[in-house]
Amino acid sequence: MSLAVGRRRSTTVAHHQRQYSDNFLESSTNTNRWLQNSPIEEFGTRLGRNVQQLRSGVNAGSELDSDPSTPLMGCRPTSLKLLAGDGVSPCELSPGLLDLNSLDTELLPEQAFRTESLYESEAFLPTNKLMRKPRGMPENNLLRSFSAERERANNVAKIKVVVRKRPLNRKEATKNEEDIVTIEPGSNFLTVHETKFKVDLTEYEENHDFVFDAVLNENVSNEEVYSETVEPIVPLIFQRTKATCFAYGQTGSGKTYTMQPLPLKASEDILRLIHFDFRNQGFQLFVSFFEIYGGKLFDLLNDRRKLCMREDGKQQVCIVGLQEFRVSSVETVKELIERGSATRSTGTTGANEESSRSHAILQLVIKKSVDFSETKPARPVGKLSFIDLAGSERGADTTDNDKQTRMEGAEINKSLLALKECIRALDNDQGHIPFRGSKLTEVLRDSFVGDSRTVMISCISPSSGSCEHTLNTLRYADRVKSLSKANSSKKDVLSLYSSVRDSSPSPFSSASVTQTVSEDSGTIGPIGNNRFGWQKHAKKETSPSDCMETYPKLKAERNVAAPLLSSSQKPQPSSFRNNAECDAGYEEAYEQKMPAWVTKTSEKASDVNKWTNERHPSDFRTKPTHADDDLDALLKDEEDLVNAHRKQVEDTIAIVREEMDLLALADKPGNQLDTYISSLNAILTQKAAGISLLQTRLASFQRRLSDYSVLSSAP
Ligand SMILES: Nc1ncnc2c1ncn2[C@@H]1O[C@H](COP(=O)(O)OP(=O)(O)OP(=O)(O)O)[C@@H](O)[C@H]1O
Repeated sequence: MSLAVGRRRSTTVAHHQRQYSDNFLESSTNTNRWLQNSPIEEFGTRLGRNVQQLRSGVNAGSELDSDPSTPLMGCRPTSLKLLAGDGVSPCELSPGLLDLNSLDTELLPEQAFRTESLYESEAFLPTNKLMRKPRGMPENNLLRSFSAERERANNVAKIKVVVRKRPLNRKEATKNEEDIVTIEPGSNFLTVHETKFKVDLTEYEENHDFVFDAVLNENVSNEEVYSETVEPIVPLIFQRTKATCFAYGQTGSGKTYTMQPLPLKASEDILRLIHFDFRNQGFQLFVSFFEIYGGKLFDLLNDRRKLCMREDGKQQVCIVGLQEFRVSSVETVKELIERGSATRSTGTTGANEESSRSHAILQLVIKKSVDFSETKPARPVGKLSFIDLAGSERGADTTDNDKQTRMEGAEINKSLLALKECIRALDNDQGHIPFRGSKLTEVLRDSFVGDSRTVMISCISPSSGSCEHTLNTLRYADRVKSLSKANSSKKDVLSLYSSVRDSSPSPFSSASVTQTVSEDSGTIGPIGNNRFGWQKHAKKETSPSDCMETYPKLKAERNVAAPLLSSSQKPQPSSFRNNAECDAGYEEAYEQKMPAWVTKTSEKASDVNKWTNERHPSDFRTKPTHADDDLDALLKDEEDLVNAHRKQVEDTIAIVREEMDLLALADKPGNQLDTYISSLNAILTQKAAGISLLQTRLASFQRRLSDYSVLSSAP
């Protein structure tokens, strides 16, 4: 089969051949974007080297002799050769066909796995007859490698959020659209410079800062994207972890461009681990590829055969009828990915000539044969899913679209909203997570519960014309980020702070409490990468010194003209992200979160520093502990807290508006809107309750202040 395959629209949609990107300034004309323009090409050398390596592995060990289950290009899966001459088709052999009653729907039970688990192998290795020492690898190396894996597993955050900015494309450049996203090289924050107009039509710029686990600019290659995102989690899927990597972003922002190369690179690493590091341990790799289009599932490796999703007794999601292929070479994976991608549903939107109109899910499943024989089906150990989400659209963008495209947009937005709802529910630690809101969330369920890892890559366009979209994407990403392990640990520190603070009998206690936080943050240590290269971003956010440094640096970098703002337009001090984070203890003390994203205007650098200095926890230590100063500081904090929550309510209202805009596209707006609006109303009520609680506390502090004044003035 020719390598030059584009994605094509499903049978239910008019066919479009993807117009490969001559509209990109950097990209060369090509017919196959993801083989030529995409990282696969740049990855080619490495791939070739590894294929060679794997081939030499084949010769070294009989296990890798040609894999008869490997589908040949152009062959229908059903006509594939039988596996190992045992008369069983790959589909039959693979319990991964996800029969409802199949064992495949469960990962190996803890107990069963324990005897062979990588985690436990250190203890079991000398006595476990099943555990063979891999050739060419000294035992102590193996032990070291296992304990390193274990250590790494503990280090890798549960959710990692990475933002990738694409370059301006030709269309945007022709329209003289500006690049409004600045990313300081090597940093993990970005700024969106939004142009706004005052009532008198004077232009001014509003800057929005965001901090993520990693921020990748337009010069970053797909190879680097892989290293930053998926590479660290590959070893974990040998340890019973379910990992998911998904791309989110507006249509045309580069999701497919980013996602397509990742599975191939991951398979390469997985196969390397299977054939070398974990040699002769019975691990096998299986590939499946399906899409969710119009709320239905289709097998992209089996002629778009319709699939059913079911839940088994253990609430594991099973996809009945999904074809899985056992693979043992990177080339086979590549062929499968090409075949699936060519079958995927695409269409044209205003923003992207060949837009993905479906969510595509490619799964790499690691299985382990229980007794090292082919007689019993291998059992799943871990799973790595790649999800290329369809692009989000706003109602306003779809005016030119035909009915079909609008219907698709409605379905896509519905599932993205459901995803948002799940994230929100998880964010609020709600017992019930509405996974059933859409097929997409049902599939993603694994990613959020249990021993899982999730990497979200938010793709953004840099152009001024996409500013609103970009901000929405970044806000969405920020919400997901708040679920991360690192953030939870921050929460723990802060709740400790909260309890100490609340139980403090005297206003003076603020000084010592502040110190507690400061010490805590001190123990967190400097920003850096863990052994997997994952940035410990939350530590950055809670580090007061970072807060002091970051903003002026950013400001100096950007050097934007100071806009003229009226005092009413000036931001609340607490709306500065880093500074708010510095003082997050106060906000978090009440378990009311600050809006995850914050807005600031360029003119306020001096105020920021002033604000930072005023609120820096260490100030409470260094300043003389004058009681009135402390009380004033406390009162100010309380006032700021109230303001912060007011801002949060305003932000929530903004989200409601945005989501209503999305919902306006939905198929049956009536039902959904009612439910959704009531859930949003509940959120608003909750926020309002938070504000009133804070106002009560403020009043109480004021009373204490006046009591204290009376006492101190008494003779
Ligand atoms: N980082 C990048 N560098 C160069 N070109 C890019 C980059 N990201 C995206 N592109 C180009 O932008 C165009 C749109 O990208 P892509 O199809 O990946 O967007 P998408 O987000 O998947 O859109 P949709 O959601 O509509 O499917 C393609 O022509 C692609 O080659």
